[in-house]
Amino acid sequence: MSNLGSHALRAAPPVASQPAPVPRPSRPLGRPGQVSAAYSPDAPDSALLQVDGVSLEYRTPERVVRATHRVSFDVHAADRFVLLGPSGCGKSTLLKAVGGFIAPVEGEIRLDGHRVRAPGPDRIVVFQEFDQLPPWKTVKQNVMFPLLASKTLGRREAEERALHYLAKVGLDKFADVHPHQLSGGMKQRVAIARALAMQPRVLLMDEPFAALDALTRRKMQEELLELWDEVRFTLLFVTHSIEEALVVGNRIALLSPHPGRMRAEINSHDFGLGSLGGAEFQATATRIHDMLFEEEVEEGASP
Ligand SMILES: Nc1ncnc2c1ncn2[C@@H]1O[C@H](COP(=O)(O)OP(=O)(O)OP(=O)(O)O)[C@@H](O)[C@H]1O
Repeated sequence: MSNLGSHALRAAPPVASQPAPVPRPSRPLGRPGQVSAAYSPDAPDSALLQVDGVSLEYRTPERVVRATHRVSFDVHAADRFVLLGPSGCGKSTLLKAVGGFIAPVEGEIRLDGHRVRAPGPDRIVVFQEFDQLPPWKTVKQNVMFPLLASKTLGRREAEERALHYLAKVGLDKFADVHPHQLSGGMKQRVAIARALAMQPRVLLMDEPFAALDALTRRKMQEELLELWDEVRFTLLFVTHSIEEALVVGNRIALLSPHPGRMRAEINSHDFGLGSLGGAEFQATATRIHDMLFEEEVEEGASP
């Protein structure tokens, strides 16, 4: 795994909703095979997850905030699909919508061809916060809990599965300790084991390593990739770090600043931890950065 450098991107300040006819843009980044303008509106319906023209809004008594505007992308089985964009572009909101916690005001989200209408055990979220594990439960009980609460498994099978996934994240020896006895990275490993134990159709991760120190973050990226090699889960991963996106993802959706729109889709199959520091990796990171920077300048320049 790798740690991440931090091409942290900053967005323009939030503005109110501004619906406009923006049909599925995508923008080539250059080199064939490395980075491509990839959004394909005519792609076959074989995708596991389809986000189709999705606009998301928050309504407060004072105003309506449009978080994303007509965003479309497809995620295929075993993809490591990354949502990358500046702060406030709606990445977390998109993840919440895929999770079924927020309904689109426009467009729809489909999982296995069925419209997502509510949360379900087929979509499990791992958050950034370390306090996502109930502190009164042991590590093993934490991992077992969703399996039991959703009646996915009986107690014995749930325990077996919990230990299986704890072993996968290297924490089987910590099964009987409580979360406060663990480091931040270990807590995130428990959260990942708990999510994978549910064997979701899609694992949703919202900046899961952002609160970790740089070395631990790199290590966690590495472990996530190793885990993916073993389990081949489907991942939808949110980050605002370009390097993390290139390392973790095989495909990256680049979102423009608030409200988030699809700016480009980038093929990052060829990059991994070993690419860090390499010329191609750096050039791609720079091009992504420039695209986002350009957008911000354009936005800032407009009245
Ligand atoms: N509960 C809320 N009520 C009103 N507006 C909200 C709410 N949550 C988010 N927003 C707004 O929606 C927009 C998208 O927020 P979101 O958190 O999805 O962005 P993000 O890309 O995940 O940002 P970050 O990288 O900083 O987490 C922002 O303008 C934000 O201010």
